[in-house]
Amino acid sequence: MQTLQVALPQRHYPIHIGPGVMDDASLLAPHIAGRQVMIVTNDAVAAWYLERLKATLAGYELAEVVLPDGEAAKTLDHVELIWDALLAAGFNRRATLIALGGGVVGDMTGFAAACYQRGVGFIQIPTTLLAQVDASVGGKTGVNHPRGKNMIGAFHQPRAVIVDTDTLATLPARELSAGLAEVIKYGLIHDIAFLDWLEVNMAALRRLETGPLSEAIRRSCEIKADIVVEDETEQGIRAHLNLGHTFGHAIETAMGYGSWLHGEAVGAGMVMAAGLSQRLGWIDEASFERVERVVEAAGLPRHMPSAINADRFLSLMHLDKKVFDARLRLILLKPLGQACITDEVGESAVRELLEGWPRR
Ligand SMILES: NC(=O)c1ccc[n+]([C@@H]2O[C@H](COP(=O)([O-])OP(=O)(O)OC[C@H]3O[C@@H](n4cnc5c(N)ncnc54)[C@H](O)[C@@H]3O)[C@@H](O)[C@H]2O)c1
Ligand SMILES: O=C(O)C(=O)C[C@@H](O)[C@H](O)[C@H](O)COP(=O)(O)O
Ligand SMILES: [Zn+2]
Repeated sequence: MQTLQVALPQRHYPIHIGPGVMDDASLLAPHIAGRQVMIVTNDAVAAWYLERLKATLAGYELAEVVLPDGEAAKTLDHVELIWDALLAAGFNRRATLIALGGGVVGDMTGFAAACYQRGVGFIQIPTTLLAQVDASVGGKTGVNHPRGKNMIGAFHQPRAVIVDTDTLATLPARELSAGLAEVIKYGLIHDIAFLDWLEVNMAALRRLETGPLSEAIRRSCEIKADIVVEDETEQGIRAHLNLGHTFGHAIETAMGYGSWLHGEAVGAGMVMAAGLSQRLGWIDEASFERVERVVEAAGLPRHMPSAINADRFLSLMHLDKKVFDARLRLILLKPLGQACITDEVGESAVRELLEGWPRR
């Protein structure tokens, strides 16, 4: 097992990474305030892991909420179900919520915890690669709105993150690829040596080889933790973690949540951001082609959906939470391996990119 710390100024919490860590009650116990524990999961993950986690938590006053699966279920209605269940169980301010699942379950559980009786503790047990390397760390919680992605939410940090790498054995290959998008993101924005390493190890990662997989998770969590510690509430550098997301969230919203996975939309969005960076002369053609190749090697799309025309795409991009004073603020590469945030890119340049971009 490896342990990292997210050392925020006011409080810090561990990320424990390793096989079987979900079965170790001693890793959970220090982060459970009272006796009341509610496990929040979805029907797909429950079938694999709920009984196992309940066995680890034997002795606590346990309750559970099993939500429907999928991005389309990341709604306020489903968070209300969690609050209903907490009240029905008589859970108080010392209750602890545990998110068992991917980023959808994690984001909703965190938001439910942020609001219940004005804030109770929660623990993340992420079971997708995407949630293990990104969504479970850093305290962004919330739900989608039909008009825009993650529009309702709060910052609420977990008490601990328990990354059981064994859970990836049951993850569908498409979901593994989606998680690799966020892993690639860390190389692109922050660590060119990690990008080099990913290019060499991509096939091994897709084969679920344990050594490379643990290293990819560890390094991703380390980079994310460092950025979150520097800028918890995204006043500055944390926005770099949004590379590809202004494009990606527009795709997810336009296509109806769930038809494109978040990681797929981010994969395509990162290639689009690289394309724009190249047009501005901030990265060269060879660097752009590296981004294309690594995204494709992860099994991710680089095209945009043919169903979205440039007008609709641009209007969805303007819903992005980084937009101020009606100006797009984009995360671009300058150079490869370093991100920058800019509001200097005119709408006409983005439109030109969108109009010329390969569609499918
Ligand atoms: N809070 C953050 O910082 C942050 C960061 C990145 C993404 N997100 C959010 O996370 C969400 C995407 O997360 P995701 O990719 O984990 O999607 P997800 O939560 O929908 O999980 C993907 C699929 O895998 C299934 N699954 C989960 N674990 C499994 C396992 N071990 N074995 C078999 N099946 C399993 C799920 O039931 C689901 O069908 C998006 O809503 C995105 O906005 C949040
Ligand atoms: O943690 C962050 O900060 C991120 O931006 C990580 C992203 O991968 C993640 O998808 C996040 O939920 C996007 O946040 P949003 O504020 O753009 O909705
Ligand atoms: Zn993301």
